[in-house]
Amino acid sequence: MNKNIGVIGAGSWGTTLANLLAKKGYAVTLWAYEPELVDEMRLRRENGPFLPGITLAPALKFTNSLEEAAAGKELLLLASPSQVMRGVVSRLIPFLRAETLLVSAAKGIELDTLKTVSQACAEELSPALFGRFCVLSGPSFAREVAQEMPTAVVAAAADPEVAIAVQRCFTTEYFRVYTNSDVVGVEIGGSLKNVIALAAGISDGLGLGYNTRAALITRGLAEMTRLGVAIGAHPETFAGLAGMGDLVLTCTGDLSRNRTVGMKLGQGIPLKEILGEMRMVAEGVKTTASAWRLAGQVGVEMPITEKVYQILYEDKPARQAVLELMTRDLKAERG
Ligand SMILES: NC(=O)c1ccc[n+]([C@@H]2O[C@H](COP(=O)([O-])OP(=O)(O)OC[C@H]3O[C@@H](n4cnc5c(N)ncnc54)[C@H](O)[C@@H]3O)[C@@H](O)[C@H]2O)c1
Ligand SMILES: O=P(O)(O)OC[C@H](O)CO
Repeated sequence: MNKNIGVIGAGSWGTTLANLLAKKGYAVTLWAYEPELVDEMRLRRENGPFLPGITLAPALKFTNSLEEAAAGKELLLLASPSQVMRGVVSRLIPFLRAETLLVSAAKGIELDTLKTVSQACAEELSPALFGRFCVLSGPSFAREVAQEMPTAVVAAAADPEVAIAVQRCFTTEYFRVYTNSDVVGVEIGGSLKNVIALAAGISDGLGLGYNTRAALITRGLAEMTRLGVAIGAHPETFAGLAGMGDLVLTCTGDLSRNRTVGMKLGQGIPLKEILGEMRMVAEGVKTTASAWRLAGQVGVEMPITEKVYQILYEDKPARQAVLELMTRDLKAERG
C-alpha cells in the first residue's frame, strides 16, 4: 500500500484529493505553484483561492519545492491543468523512481500537440516510468468530494495491477474507484465533456430549455464517442463514468466552471471578460480548439464542438450557431 504520497498542483482538485488521502492516514505533501499559497495553507489550513471553506487535515504538508513533493514518494498525483502538465512532469523526472505510481487527474487535450496528458507523458517519460502511469477521471466536483458526498470515478491504466493499486489507494467509503484499461478513452471522455458543458451552458444562458440541453448531452456523447473511437478508444468507455457520467454532471451541475463559462457566453458576455475574472481553469476553452483541430485531422464530424469553437474563437453569435445546428442536413441517429 502506498503511504508516502506527493500531490502536484494545489488547485481545487489537487487540494481535495490530497486532503482525502491525508484523512485516510497517508503521509501527503501537496505542491502549490504559488509560493504564497503554501504559506496561506500552512497558516490557515485552508486553500482560500481554490477550495474556500474546507478545513485541511492536520497531517497534510505543503511545499513549493517539486523535489520535496516528489522525491522518495510511492505515488504522485498530477493535478495541474492539462496545458501545463507536460512542463511540470518534465521537471519531476529527476525525482522519479521506476516504482513510483503516477496518477493524472487532468482533463484536457494539449493545444500545441493535440495529445492527451497520457500521450504527452509517454513522450516525456522513459518506458519504465510510464509503465506505472494511471488516469483518474469521472464525475467528481472537488467541493462535493471535499464534503464527503458519495462519488464514483475510474482509475485507468494499461497495466491492471497499476489500476488496482491506484483504486485501493484512493478508495474511501465516500469515494468509490472502478478500474478500467482504456486510458485514452477515459481521457477523451473527461476532456470532451468540458466542450459539451460549454455548449450546455451557452444553451442555458440563451434561455433555451431542458429539451435543448438533453439534445446537446445525447448528441454530444455521440460526437465524443466518434472522436474517441477514431483515436483508439473503446466505445463502451463513453457509456461509463468517464463518459456519460461526467458529461451529465458537467452539463447539469451548477458547480461546473465550464458550464458557467458557457452560461455567461450565452448571456452575451465576451470570453475575454469571463476569463479575466476567473482564477480557476475552465479546461474546455482550450480543449474546444484542440478537439476541433483533432477532429479535422482524423476526419471525424463534431458539429457541436465546431459551433462551440466558432462561438469562442470566431465571434459567431450563439443564436446563429444553434440555428445552424438545428438546420443541418437530416440524417439517421446511428451510422
Ligand atoms: N476542480 C474539480 O472539480 C476537478 C475535478 C476533476 C478533475 N479536475 C481537473 O483537475 C485539473 C486541475 O484543475 P483544478 O480544478 O484543480 O484547478 P483550479 O482551477 O482549481 O486551479 C488552477 C490551478 O492551476 C495552477 N496553475 C496555474 N498556472 C500554472 C502554471 N503555469 N504551472 C503550474 N500550475 C499552474 C494553479 O496553481 C492551480 O493549482 C484540471 O485538468 C481539471 O479539469 C478538476
Ligand atoms: O468545474 P468543471 O467544469 O471543470 O468540472 C469539474 C470536474 O471535471 C467534474 O467532473
